[in-house]
Amino acid sequence: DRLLRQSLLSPLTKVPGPWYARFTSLVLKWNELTANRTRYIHGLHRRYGPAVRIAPTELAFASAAAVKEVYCSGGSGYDKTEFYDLFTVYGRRTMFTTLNKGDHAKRKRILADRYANSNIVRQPSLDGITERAANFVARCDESVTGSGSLDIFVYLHSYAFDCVTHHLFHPYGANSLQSKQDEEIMREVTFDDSLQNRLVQYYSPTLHSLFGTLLSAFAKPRETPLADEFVLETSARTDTAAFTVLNRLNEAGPPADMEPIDIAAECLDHMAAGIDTTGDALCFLMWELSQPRSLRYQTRLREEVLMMANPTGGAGFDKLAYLDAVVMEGLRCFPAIPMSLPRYVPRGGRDIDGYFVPEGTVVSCQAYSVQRIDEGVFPDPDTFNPDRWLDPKGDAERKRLFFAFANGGRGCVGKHLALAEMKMLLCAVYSRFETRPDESMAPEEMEMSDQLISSRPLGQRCLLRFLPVGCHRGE
Ligand code: HEM
Repeated sequence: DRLLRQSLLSPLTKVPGPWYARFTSLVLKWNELTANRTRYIHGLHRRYGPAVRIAPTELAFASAAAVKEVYCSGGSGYDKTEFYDLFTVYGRRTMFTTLNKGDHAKRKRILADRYANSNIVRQPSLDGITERAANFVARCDESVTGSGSLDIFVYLHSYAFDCVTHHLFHPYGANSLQSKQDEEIMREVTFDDSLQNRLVQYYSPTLHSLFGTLLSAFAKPRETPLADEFVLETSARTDTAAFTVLNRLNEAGPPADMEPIDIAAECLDHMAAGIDTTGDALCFLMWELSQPRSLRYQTRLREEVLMMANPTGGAGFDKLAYLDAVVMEGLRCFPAIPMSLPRYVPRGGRDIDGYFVPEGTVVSCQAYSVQRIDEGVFPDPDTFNPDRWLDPKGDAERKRLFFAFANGGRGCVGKHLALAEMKMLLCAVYSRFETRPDESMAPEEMEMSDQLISSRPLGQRCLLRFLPVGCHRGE
């Protein structure tokens, strides 16, 4: 009876969607288990428009109005759902996993300044990124004289790992581009295969606690002992550089109710948030730039970078318009977190994009759809074309629909760090090399495979060839 009432009388019946979504969430769950949620929901948006009912009590939106309401109203938007419990670390909640506004604001007040752009593009912080980009280029050089290709999927994750731990822990950051031991930690986090197990844990905790051991025989639990140990040990340091996140957490210390295990949890969370995201975003982007169809963009990028007297020194990258366009278009087409960011509609219900939605309904937007559903703003939306970002006309509309870092008070705190890492690496690579895909790569290997919230290349490898360019200034 309750089900029938919910299906037929709920105000949600006004929202378009497939007939079965009124009665069951099974189709949605099946797509999640098979790592296909993002594309499934995108297909529904294409068919039914920017507001879709995807399950009896769940809606997906893909418009600027919905982004503003769900993620920005009242500063940080609606509260997060228990989906985020899946990300708790050492049994603690962090800035990312706090569900309500108050707890979140307390943590954010402590941390925000270390991620401000002014802290990122300052010398001691930036020098670390420059050095790590040079370490990546050394790997590219080796591939030229060695096997002929480089697996950038692996080494971009190394780069992101080294950069984020530099920002968290300098001088105790990881050096996985040069040390095999540190590379093992990165591999453990990057090649994690716990999707199905963690979804069962979320949807059916009882089943999971009864059959957890059995389940792990075919669907692995998430286990990252090397990363856990690295962070537990390193976050106990009290002498990290002034620009680091750990320095700020130590300053905040007990008065902010942060015990050592909370500090470790916060650090582990930022480390995890900074590896796959930046690594995969760069990987998808460099793969695309290497395709014959995109070589003209690669050439234009190189020309701009080589105009700088010193492409990899200081914060010069911050002023390059074409580099910015390339990165924005990369994050638009291949957002590292393309998936729904679920929130609860607050007490009393809300109007979202023209629909009244009762309290307690789960609502979300996914970057993949927000950034391509409106063809008036993004014509030919499935085509990678950095030039679209250079047209002053439509700039405000494009930015309103840019959702790769989410939006509002709970948007990505590491955004400026991620952008600096991406831009520095692209300057370092494309001032020296032309890149091409390795012939052994099949295009399917670079298809998007959804994980819990982020998405990675299906084949978990990306081989590129690096061809040195002759006229490198400053050499
Ligand atoms: C291209 C790279 C990156 C992308 C696309 C990205 C994207 C995002 C998105 C979409 C969110 C919102 C998630 C949600 O609401 O569920 C988020 C949150 C967050 N990101 Fe990133 N991120 C990137 C890099 C980084 C880096 C390098 C860090 C480094 C510390 C970081 C740390 C965080 C943290 C701590 C949060 C939680 C913020 C909060 O709840 O207040 N991210 N990121």
